[in-house]
This record gives sequence, C-alpha cells and structure tokens, in this order.
Amino acid sequence: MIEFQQVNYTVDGPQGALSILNGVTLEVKQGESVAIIGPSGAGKSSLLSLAAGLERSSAGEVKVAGKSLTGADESTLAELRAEYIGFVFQSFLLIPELTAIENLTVPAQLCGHPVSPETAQSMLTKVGLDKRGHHYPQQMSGGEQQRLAIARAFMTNPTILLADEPTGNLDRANGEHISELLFRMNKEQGTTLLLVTHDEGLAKQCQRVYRLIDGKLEVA
Ligand SMILES: Nc1ncnc2c1ncn2[C@@H]1O[C@H](COP(=O)(O)OP(=O)(O)OP(=O)(O)O)[C@@H](O)[C@H]1O
Repeated sequence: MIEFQQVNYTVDGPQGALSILNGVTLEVKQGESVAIIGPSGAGKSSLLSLAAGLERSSAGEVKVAGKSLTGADESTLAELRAEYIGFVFQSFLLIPELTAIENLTVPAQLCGHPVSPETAQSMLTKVGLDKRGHHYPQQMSGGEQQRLAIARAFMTNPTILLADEPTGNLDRANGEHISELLFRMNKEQGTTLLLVTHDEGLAKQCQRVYRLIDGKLEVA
C-alpha cells in the first residue's frame, strides 16, 4: 500500500543542501501497522510528508496504492490523497474559523466524501468530544484539538492513515483511548497505519517498528 524504494530527500538548508533521507526502503502492506521512531530532527515527519505526496523525493520512488508519486502532477497527488489518505499532522492544522463539527464536515466534503453533521457528531463522541461540536479550535485545549484532528482524519474512512505523533499532546488515559481507536480502525476497516511516535506503548502495538537514524531506517 505504501512503498519507498531507495528514497533520498534533500532540502536547502542555511548552509547548503541538507540530506534528510538517504536510501530509505520501506513496504507497508494493506492493513499493516508500522511505527517509525527516532530522535528529533531525524526526518520522521519528512518521511510521512513524502508518503502523502506533500513533499517530493529527491531520488528513488514512492508509491501509494500501487501508483507512483514520483513525477505525478499536483492534481494527481491531490486525487490520490483524497481517495486513500487520512493525515494527522503534528500541528493539527485545524481551520480556526470553523467549529469542531465543521472541521470534520467541510474537509470531508472538499475531498468528495460528504458526511452529515450527525455522522460528524458520532465521530466526535468516539474521540470523547461529544460536548464540543460547536466550539472553535482556539476554545479547545491542545489535547482536544489533537483528538479533533484525529477525528477529521477518520471521517473519510481512509485506506491509509498517516499520523505524526497522534498521542503526543495527550495524557495517558486519552492517549490510550486514541491508540485504541487507531487499532480498532486498523482491524475493523483494514486501515493501513503508518505512525511516527515517541510513545513506546503505541509503537509496541504496531506490527513493525523502525528507527530512523542518519537518514536510514533500521529495524528497532
Ligand atoms: N523544507 C525544509 N527546509 C529546511 N530544512 C528542513 C525542511 N524540512 C525539514 N527540514 C529539516 O530536516 C530535519 C528533519 O525534519 P523532520 O521534521 O522531518 O524531523 P522529525 O524526525 O519529524 O523531528 P521531530 O521528532 O522533532 O518532529 C530537521 O532538521 C528540519 O529542520
């Protein structure tokens, strides 16, 4: 479902070219769960961005659902994302002008997966935000915003969920609640999970764990 073949990723840093990924090869099959761990700045978020087609590899090939992202134009990448991918960003990327319910319904509509406010409300209940539907993101705590971002990623029943520190801002109880939700989706809907996490408990629940170090993946 997700394939990286000898992927390099280099960006322009203040002191010239900065190599972030250097020959990353990874295959995640449908329904698998894989965690990526590694030190801060190792390139974990960059790896997820490449898998989502939000960034482009400098060399090698990235494929999603058998389709190559390398050389694909922006509209093809947008279609692939809308069809297959849910993304939980480290910074949430909620829309400040929209209420919690609207943060679920509007992006789903824009991706061509319209959902009713009732469906959105039941997703809010699943993530423990049932009383927050009419609140705006700035009226919610960091952990609540994170749960809303996770609910948004689930709205379209994505084939692939890419999540960057999905339990990062949550206390233990809420973190466990969210990981339970992630793995329930993984089992019930066959969702392919690729997670970046510092949460050892979450990583251990995944079928495979890799460490990203010096631009390369090694089995953890
Ligand atoms: N577009 C860019 N331009 C310049 N530097 C970048 C760019 N994108 C990422 N970097 C740098 O690449 C490195 C890897 O960043 P990335 O966010 O992927 O790491 P990470 O492993 O997810 O870190 P963390 O665990 O702290 O979130 C960092 O040093 C970052 O500053």
